[in-house]
Amino acid sequence: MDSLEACRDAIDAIDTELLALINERMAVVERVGEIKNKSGAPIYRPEREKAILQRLETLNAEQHGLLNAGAIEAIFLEIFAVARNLELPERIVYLGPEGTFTHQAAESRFGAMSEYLPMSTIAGVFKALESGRAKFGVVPIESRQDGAVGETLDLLATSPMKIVAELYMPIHMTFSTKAAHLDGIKRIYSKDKGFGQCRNFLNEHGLLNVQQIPVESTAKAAILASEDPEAAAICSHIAAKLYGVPMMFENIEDVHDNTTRFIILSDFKNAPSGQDKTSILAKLKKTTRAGVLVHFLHDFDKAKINLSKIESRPAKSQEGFGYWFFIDFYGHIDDKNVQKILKKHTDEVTWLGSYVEGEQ
Ligand SMILES: C=C(O[C@@H]1C=C(C(=O)O)C=C[C@H]1O)C(=O)O
Repeated sequence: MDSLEACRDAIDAIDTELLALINERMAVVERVGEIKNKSGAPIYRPEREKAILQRLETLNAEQHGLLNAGAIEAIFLEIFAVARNLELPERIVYLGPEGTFTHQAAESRFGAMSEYLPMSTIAGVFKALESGRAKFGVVPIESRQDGAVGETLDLLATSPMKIVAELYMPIHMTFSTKAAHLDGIKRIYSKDKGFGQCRNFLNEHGLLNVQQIPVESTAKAAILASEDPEAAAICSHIAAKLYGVPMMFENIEDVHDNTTRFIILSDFKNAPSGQDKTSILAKLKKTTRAGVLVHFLHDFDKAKINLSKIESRPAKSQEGFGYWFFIDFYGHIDDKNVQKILKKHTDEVTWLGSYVEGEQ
């Protein structure tokens, strides 16, 4: 195969086979969809998708394939997304508008075929899910640099929606503006976290005294900057491009491995995968009394359950100042040792979801 033409003929022949195989796969998927729809089982099965990817990555390594794990994931995540849409068309609601990092996170999991519905607030995402306007919701829950997204935690505490998946995404910010020079900038728009993540950049460029206007999202910031030549936006690459705001500086975040953790919300319970995390809300009684939290955590220690996170929030419904604890740990709600703890604290613990641990 030395000529370009011969190579292209070979590629065409392979693509013909690939197309037939993918269609064959989709026919099986349609059958899976029928079985699930009959029994009311959930269409999206993140733990099954994870197992497929792991099997293929091992196979690929054994065969010394040219693809790396990231490439296998990119190709197959798109196949899964198309497959799920064949089983049942999916609508995904996310913290918009178009071009937010959350949009990017949603697309990375649900692919190009799904229907997307942007909401301007995190509360709007929860409402759309609760009213059945969408099957899945995507919202940020914490950033490595800036900590928890309080609104998401507070809504999780009161909503019946559950976390069905998590994903980590690196966040890169741009400083985008229609102004020709920094001196011409009178205001900067971003999401509150956006300012927090780029403090050093703002300081180094003498911008700390320029008015900072927090808005609902970095994409909204890009829209506002596109309409105002005296404004700049701290926003994603995608938002700057989408709304036509020239990027003056890129990768302006203080910490270059800044990552945000997103969660996918829906209304079902995942089956255990063997690599799960579980999120709970513990409304411990009398938290100000010595030892209450320690005793609670001691139960996890005794059951050999590792925690991955604990976050306290002021309680919303208690008289006086109380605290709620959002706790993530390794394991699934159906695991015996987890059940034992949860049974002991039934009136204090709300289960928020068990899901395949995301890769960081
Ligand atoms: C086909 C299924 O449904 C979905 C699609 C998958 C696929 O394309 O392989 C895997 C898991 C599910 O998210 C299944 O559950 O097996």
